[in-house]
Amino acid sequence: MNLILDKISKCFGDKIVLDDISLELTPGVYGILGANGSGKTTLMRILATVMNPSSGHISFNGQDINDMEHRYRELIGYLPQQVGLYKSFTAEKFLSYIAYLKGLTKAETQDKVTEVLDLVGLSEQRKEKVGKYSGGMKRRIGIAQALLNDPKLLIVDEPTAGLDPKERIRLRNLLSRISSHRIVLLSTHIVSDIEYIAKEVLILKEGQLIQKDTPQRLLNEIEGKVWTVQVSEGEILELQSKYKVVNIALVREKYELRILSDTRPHIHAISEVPHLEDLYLYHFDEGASQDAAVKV
Ligand SMILES: Nc1ncnc2c1ncn2[C@@H]1O[C@H](COP(=O)(O)OP(=O)(O)OP(=O)(O)O)[C@@H](O)[C@H]1O
Repeated sequence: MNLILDKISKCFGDKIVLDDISLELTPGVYGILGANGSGKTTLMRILATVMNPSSGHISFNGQDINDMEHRYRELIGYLPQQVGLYKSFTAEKFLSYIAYLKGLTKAETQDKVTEVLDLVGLSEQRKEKVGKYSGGMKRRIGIAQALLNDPKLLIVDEPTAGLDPKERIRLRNLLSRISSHRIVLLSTHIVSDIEYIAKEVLILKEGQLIQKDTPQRLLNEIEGKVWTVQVSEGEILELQSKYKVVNIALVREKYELRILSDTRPHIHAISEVPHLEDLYLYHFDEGASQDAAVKV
């Protein structure tokens, strides 16, 4: 199974929002990373057929999705950033209603609703009104509705925004679990959401796909470029003016700076194992030095 994007571009007026994106997706989780406005949502909306590209083609298993029409739509599950939930409906009723809209029969609906509620861990809360659900539960019911038609392509746009760490971990494990026989495309700003579950990471910058690779291979790219050094407060400003300082932590009355640099930034700097967050900041460094948080 594969989904191929061939030179996809999208313009709004004279603004190019997606610029010549070509890639192939196969089953597994793909994490799309990018700063605000880099085109993540636009790409997902195009794949979900909510929006047409300005140019380029998309094919699923060799067939142009425009020729497949509703057959392609039946293969998709889509969770947009904002999902409209019927707040006074119970989870069960909400999912049954969506199943009806997706064309499932009554008999199929009952089994499928039970199955997806179980999958997202909401079986016990099936009789509760979704309006009373926590943020994390709302996201999980959103994923459950997207799974009702057993999609081969699941598109989830920033599903972890606003969730606490426990719910984020729960959600990412859920997405990982269901990805063995489907393509899962997940957009986020939060690197740790995808660091452990993504088969490949796609980095979008100003509408261009600047990276697409396994997390490990991407990390190899910045091997030897991540450093830490302990300095006094007086040295911080100078290092910040010369290098990308991505973190500042107070450690035993010294300041430990995490620095991205091609060369050793300080005589006492120690080379560190890179994390995906370092790679992200390497590409989206605007303001990193100024924003580096002081952790005490
Ligand atoms: N319907 C539209 N008309 C005009 N411009 C648009 C439209 N939709 C998106 N844009 C612009 O396209 C660019 C990319 O937006 P998009 O929402 O795809 O980015 P994003 O990476 O998802 O951002 P975020 O992380 O903030 O959700 C932005 O500059 C946005 O203002």
